[in-house]
Amino acid sequence: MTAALDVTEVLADLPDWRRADDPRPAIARSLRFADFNAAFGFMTRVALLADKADHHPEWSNVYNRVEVLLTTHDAGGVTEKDIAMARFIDGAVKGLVE
Ligand SMILES: C[C@H](O)[C@H](O)[C@H]1CNC2=NC(N)=NC(=O)C2=N1
Repeated sequence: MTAALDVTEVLADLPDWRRADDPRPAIARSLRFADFNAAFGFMTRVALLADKADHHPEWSNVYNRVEVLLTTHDAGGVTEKDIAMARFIDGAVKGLVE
């Protein structure tokens, strides 16, 4: 069981992320892409990683916008798995989002 981390410390290294507006310890990022195609292409890339990592985001998509929330259900908080996925997302969207 991976240990839950201190969200404040996690966010110190993830400047594009914020504490999620959620009763659980979680981090969030709002993404706006050029269009739906770009947004869904991003979601497809993350989905493939999520399935491979067995670690899945909680997210929503409206046209060119994607809201992402990361937390580890098994740990009841934010873990290294969430940090790794956040870093993957940051890399995947570089140059693609406003
Ligand atoms: C059995 C358990 O649901 C699986 O090991 C995975 C699936 N994807 C998951 N995703 C997230 N965010 N947290 C989990 O604890 C998690 N567990």
